[in-house]
Amino acid sequence: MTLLVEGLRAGYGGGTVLHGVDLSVPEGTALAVLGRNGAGKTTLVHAVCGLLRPKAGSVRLDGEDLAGRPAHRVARAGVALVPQGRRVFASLTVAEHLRLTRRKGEWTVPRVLELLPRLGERRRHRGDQLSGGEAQMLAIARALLTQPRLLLLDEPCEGLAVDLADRVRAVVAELARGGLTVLLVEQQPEHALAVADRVALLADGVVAATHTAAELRADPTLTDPVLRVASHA
Ligand SMILES: Nc1ncnc2c1ncn2[C@@H]1O[C@H](COP(=O)(O)OP(=O)(O)OP(=O)(O)O)[C@@H](O)[C@H]1O
Repeated sequence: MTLLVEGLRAGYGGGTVLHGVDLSVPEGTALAVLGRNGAGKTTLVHAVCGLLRPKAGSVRLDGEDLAGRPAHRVARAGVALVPQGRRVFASLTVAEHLRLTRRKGEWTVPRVLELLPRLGERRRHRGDQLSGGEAQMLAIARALLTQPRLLLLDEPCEGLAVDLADRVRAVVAELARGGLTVLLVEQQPEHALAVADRVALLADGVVAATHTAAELRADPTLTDPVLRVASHA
């Protein structure tokens, strides 16, 4: 599924955070959106998946404009969000989470557990007994069981220990290689590069530039105009 966002304006109440975002994620590729704290990254993924109603602009999935549709309609069209902060239910076990989320399709519980074996070992553990990394794996598993064609991930490695963050990024990279379209929000360029084909730099409510992963590897200073202040904070 190809995502094409044009002129997207969104915000809260009278305030506008996104002032006309343009980006595209061709089918089977991964785009990372990089920006400082408060740049509007979460606002962007929420506007794409229908949790926030855009003020203007279009969000096209394979040509169909879903801007302004409620989140459940966007989900039905094949969009899943792995939200920032993971949001697993404290009192439900891993197995219950998986059972509740499951929709018919190519992603089955056994297939998800093959990708994320740690969850299989933790099947009987409740949400509040999981480590941060395990909760993140569970959030990804739940998203996959909705049979997405576009996967949105909001800082999936935030707060994780290095080895777990590496594992989560490896899983996301594997999903992208497997043909899923991925839009990923990140703060660290090196994390984005572990997964993405292209990187969009979000600043002042617009995409200031988009670079291929190869361009960014060759010249890491390309992110400076957008991230420099944050890295010195
Ligand atoms: N529910 C809300 N109501 C009002 N303002 C909000 C709300 N959520 C976010 N904002 C504001 O919108 C701006 C963008 O926030 P957003 O969460 O999209 O940024 P972000 O790039 O995801 O930041 P972070 O990296 O810290 O998660 C910020 O100024 C924030 O304070």
